[in-house]
Amino acid sequence: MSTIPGLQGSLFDQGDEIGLGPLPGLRRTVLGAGAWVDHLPGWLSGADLLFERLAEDVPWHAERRQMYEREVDVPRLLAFYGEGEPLPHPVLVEARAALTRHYAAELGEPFTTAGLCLYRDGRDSVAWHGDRIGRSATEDTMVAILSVGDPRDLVLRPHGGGPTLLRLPLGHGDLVVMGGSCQRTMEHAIPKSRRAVGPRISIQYRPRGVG
Ligand SMILES: O=C(O)CCC(=O)C(=O)O
Ligand SMILES: [Fe+2]
Repeated sequence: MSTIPGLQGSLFDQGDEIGLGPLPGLRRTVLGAGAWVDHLPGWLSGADLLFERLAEDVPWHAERRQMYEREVDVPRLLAFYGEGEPLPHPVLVEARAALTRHYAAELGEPFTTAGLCLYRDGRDSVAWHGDRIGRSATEDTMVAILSVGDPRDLVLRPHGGGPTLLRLPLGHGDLVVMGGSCQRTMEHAIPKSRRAVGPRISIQYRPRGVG
């Protein structure tokens, strides 16, 4: 079982072999305005084991940001791997290659960078935003997210506010891909949770120049 305090092994993921399943099981939800989300629960097996490896091996750092007059901690830990930088586990290289292959025709370019986030507990979160740095501010693109650890909800709503259009619990090897105009016309967030939740790591793959 897990050596990370707080991480509960999933009933569905007792395997200790880290590996990827086939991608054709992805299901697409069209949100409107050219935005869509693909979802494949349990793409990665051995997800609990990968969580432990990444929790220990990745050089996690806290970030600070300016909020009005104060500097505050960003409520999650981060690590970023730019194009060409070695990733912290071979299955992350495999996942990037599989995603690049699967979306080649639709995306027209490879996934290159990997941003990693560690949500230590339900108090860690990310507020409503679009990944709008660089080309994603003006062009359709994709952001693919592989999740390990305890599930946390990813929520999506129209840019600028409005009803929640989609809520997906993501953890234990689940894959989600936000595509089309999603980063411009929609916003996403990982809300804080008042339930007792263990830690989650998300791995976000993006093409070059998309932030
Ligand atoms: O943790 C997640 O799945 C989402 C993270 C995210 O939206 C971001 O880092 O831009
Ligand atoms: Fe994001």
